[in-house]
Amino acid sequence: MQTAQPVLTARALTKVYGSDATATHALAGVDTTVFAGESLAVMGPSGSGKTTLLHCLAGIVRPTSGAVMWRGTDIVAMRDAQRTALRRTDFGFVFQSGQLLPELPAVENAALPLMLAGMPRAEATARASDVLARLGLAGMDDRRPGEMSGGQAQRVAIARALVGSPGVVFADEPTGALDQSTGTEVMSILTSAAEAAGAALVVVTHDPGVARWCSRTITMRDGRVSGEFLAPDRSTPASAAQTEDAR
Ligand SMILES: Nc1ncnc2c1ncn2[C@@H]1O[C@H](COP(=O)(O)OP(=O)(O)OP(=O)(O)O)[C@@H](O)[C@H]1O
Repeated sequence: MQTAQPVLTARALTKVYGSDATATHALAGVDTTVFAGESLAVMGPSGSGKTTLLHCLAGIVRPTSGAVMWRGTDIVAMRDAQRTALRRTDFGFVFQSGQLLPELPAVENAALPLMLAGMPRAEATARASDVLARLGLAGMDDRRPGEMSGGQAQRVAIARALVGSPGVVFADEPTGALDQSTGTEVMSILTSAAEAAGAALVVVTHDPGVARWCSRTITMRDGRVSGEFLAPDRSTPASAAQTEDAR
């Protein structure tokens, strides 16, 4: 069941790119809440504002108006340096691909957020090594991303997102570069690892098969939230009935 405690709340979010004749209203008034421990999928057609919403919630993009409340503080009103620090300590990120540094071994890629936050290298890599092992990558600390499969590289990215014990992990099309069975495996690991770490998860996806792993789905259309679906059973992917609905 979804925990009722809200951790991240967007209020009346708008985002306009450009101005006048070239203006794009990417977000046209979004109110949404991410609850502690839940996994929330954001679906919708191309251009409906999914990535812009994720970036506004994560403090990567500043909305044109509205507020994003994180544990009682509006991150929109923060200074840039404060927001950057918060992103490092409180949020984790998983993207489609290409997010790992090719010259670094897996353990250093995974340890990066801790080292950027000032943790000594030995301690950071020891912690990262533990997280990699929990994600099924024991013995692969020294492999570089180019020496791993796509699914293994995404697990390193998940380890990096979780290594700092964030409150929320944001994932934008985390399986977009993977084949279907590897994508399923990565979603299984991402949702279970986030839940075990006590982190909420926000996943932007086009794929109903990915959304099925999440406890709740919101749909977007033309910069607004147009619908919401709850997974009937949190412990397993949502039922086939919901899959058919989503299609
Ligand atoms: N940096 C930008 N500058 C100008 N327009 C942008 C920018 N980023 C996004 N847009 C526009 O804002 C709208 C919403 O884009 P967004 O990427 O949030 O949608 P999306 O639902 O994630 O799309 P997709 O599924 O194709 O990734 C689109 O019309 C897009 O062209």
